[in-house]
Amino acid sequence: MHQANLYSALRAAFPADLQKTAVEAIEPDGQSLYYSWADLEHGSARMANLLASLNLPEGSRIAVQVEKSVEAMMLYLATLRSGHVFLPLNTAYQSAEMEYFITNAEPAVVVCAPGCFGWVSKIAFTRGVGHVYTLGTDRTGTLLDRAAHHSDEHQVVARKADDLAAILYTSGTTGRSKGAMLSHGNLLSNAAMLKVYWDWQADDVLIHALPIFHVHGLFVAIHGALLNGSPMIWFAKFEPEAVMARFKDATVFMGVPTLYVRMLADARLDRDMAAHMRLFVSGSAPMLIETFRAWKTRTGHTILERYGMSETTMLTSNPCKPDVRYGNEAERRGGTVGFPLPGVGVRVHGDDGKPLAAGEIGNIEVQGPNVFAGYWRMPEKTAEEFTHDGWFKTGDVGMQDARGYFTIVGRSKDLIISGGYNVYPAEVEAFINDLAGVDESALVGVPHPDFGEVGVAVIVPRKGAQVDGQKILESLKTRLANFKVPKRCYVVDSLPRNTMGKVQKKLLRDQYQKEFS
Ligand SMILES: Nc1ncnc2c1ncn2[C@@H]1O[C@H](COP(=O)(O)OP(=O)(O)OP(=O)(O)O)[C@@H](O)[C@H]1O
Repeated sequence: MHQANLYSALRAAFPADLQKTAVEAIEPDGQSLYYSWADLEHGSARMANLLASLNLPEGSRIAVQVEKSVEAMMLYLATLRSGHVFLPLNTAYQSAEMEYFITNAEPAVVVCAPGCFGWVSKIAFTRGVGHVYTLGTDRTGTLLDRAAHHSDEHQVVARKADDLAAILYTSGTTGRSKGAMLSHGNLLSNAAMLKVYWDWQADDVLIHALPIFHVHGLFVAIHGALLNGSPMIWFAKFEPEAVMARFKDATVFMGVPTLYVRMLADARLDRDMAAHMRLFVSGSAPMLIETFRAWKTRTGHTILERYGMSETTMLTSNPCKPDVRYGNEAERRGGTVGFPLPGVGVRVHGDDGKPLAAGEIGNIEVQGPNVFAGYWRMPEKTAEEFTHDGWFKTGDVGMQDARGYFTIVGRSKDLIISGGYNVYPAEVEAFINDLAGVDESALVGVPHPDFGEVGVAVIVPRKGAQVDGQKILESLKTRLANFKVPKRCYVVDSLPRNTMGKVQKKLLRDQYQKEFS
């Protein structure tokens, strides 16, 4: 299909009455600001016309490092409709990181927060970027000033399904950031399939409280709502109390596990509060089974956990309704990431490249219309990450059980090989988390003169609990094979996490690197 611009597909799903509310944005003072569907269409048209006026080459990168706002979402839509490539950047990135991304991606336009214009524009102009605009959270900045002079009518630029729509830099929890190139076809196929698999309803209302520089908030959440013509209640930042207060007006919530943990910490969370909700989705990082169970007990809702990544968008999901492919199975099972999504191939292979049987742990490999076109300007790296028969190696280690459910047990880079034996961090962490007084834990591998590598456990105690690292190790010795038992155990206040709630194991590994040298 020549006209495969993702924006056209989203636009086609807007309700007939464009004056209806598309986004209710909750301002910092708690007041609501309402954006209609017409506002999204016209606001993004103005920005698309501004981009068109710059006469950029087709497929130019538009790098965006701004705080979350509805206008920032419009800029994403404007980039799609003008046929350019959206490049969202985490607002936490500092100058060394921005220098890397700008040098690597060579954007034609950079949009940054007004307060960052000084240093960002310096980097950008030195690297030959032609245009630097600002966009503030309070609807200020040169981007909006300039866009205001442009027409609010814009003809969507035709794109083919394999034309690039976005580049998402992986956050680099396992190494240097790589730009995953996602096409209009990748994004649309995934969004259209999730609309069906998650059973989006005509009266759904999404609470959007995730950042929009990442696959979860930008693609899964925004595409989900727009492709269903569903309004969003939009929070620039996640505040448990404010978000929970709106459960009564919404039906769908998407979060990373830490958001659920924070809501559970509020004693007011109960069945009544969540009665109007239809679906709670979790992903981006593994959800502890305790969190899954506690949510069910407190709210009556079974969280739907799904699994995906920047390179592929969504891959597997627990069922939302009975899945005919798996004997009409409808159970959402905690600790698993569910079934392969329709149209997505997910398989488990051993290091020798051979398929593994149900229950055997190996490398998760995937294939489908959602799988990215490769890493930006890294053809060798891209080639390395695909198997000979064209499947993408996710770098995740896991298994599929006899009923078809997938479980992730870790990432291949986090796998610890101790004295020749494989230690899967997720397995050991699950045992540690079950011990009295433990809230959560992380197991990392560090160099060891005899074993090559050994596990070091880092443990966060429950509030008020006294936990002794030595005692933890002793209890593990009675439950686990010796090669799996960590050699040291440290008790800390919290684990280092990135903004998506992922534990940054690289930082922990660096910290304990010299333990045995
Ligand atoms: N439900 C889930 N359970 C367990 N892990 C998950 C789940 N959802 C996502 N993940 C993990 O997140 C990864 C994808 O995250 P993302 O694409 O943001 O990369 P990253 O971790 O931020 O960066 P990098 O790939 O550089 O480490 C998956 O490969 C998987 O390890």
